[in-house]
Amino acid sequence: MDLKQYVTIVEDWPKPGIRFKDISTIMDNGTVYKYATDQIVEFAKEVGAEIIVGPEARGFIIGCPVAYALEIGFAPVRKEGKLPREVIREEYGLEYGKDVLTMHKDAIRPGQKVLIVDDLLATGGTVEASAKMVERLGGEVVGCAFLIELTYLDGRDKISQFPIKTLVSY
Ligand SMILES: O=P(O)(O)OC[C@H]1O[C@H](OP(=O)(O)OP(=O)(O)O)[C@H](O)[C@@H]1O
Ligand SMILES: Nc1ncnc2[nH]cnc12
Repeated sequence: MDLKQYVTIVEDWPKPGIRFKDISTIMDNGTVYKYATDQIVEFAKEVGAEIIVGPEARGFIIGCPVAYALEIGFAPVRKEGKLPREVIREEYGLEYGKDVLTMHKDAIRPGQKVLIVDDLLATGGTVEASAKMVERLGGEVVGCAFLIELTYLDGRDKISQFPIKTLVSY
């Protein structure tokens, strides 16, 4: 299946000059959504993931079905002020702004093998901040998986120490 034909490109959103890659046209088609999820599930098995970590909000959409399929847990990375218990935080930049990400302090067990899953790798700021928090909590990042990679932003340079899986490239 050519997943690229299901990605919708929206010009000048959320800011002028950004070509937004919209995955809602993958998710709203059950066959396509399952096909994309299954490929990340296979990668998660290869790298021996014991828990999935996914950043808000689109990382939940892709990461949760992977965790469900493997009967493993899912730990959310959330924007500041959203998680109710004690958190650790990392500042990060992305293609169209900057922000703060957080994780619960007890989200990951020491030594636990973590696959970070998100819809899209752009500058790599989000996944880099997520990986830093996983490592600060004592987890081992065994890979990072994305539906889409924007290769022209060189995000993979920020996570070159980890195995990387992407399904569609621009
Ligand atoms: O590689 P980066 O430059 O960090 O960009 C990629 C991130 O940007 C988007 O999330 P966004 O922060 O827009 O949040 P959303 O999923 O809540 O829309 C996307 O879902 C990734 O998480
Ligand atoms: N161009 C883009 N399209 C969709 N999500 C993004 N996140 C960061 N850059 C993006």
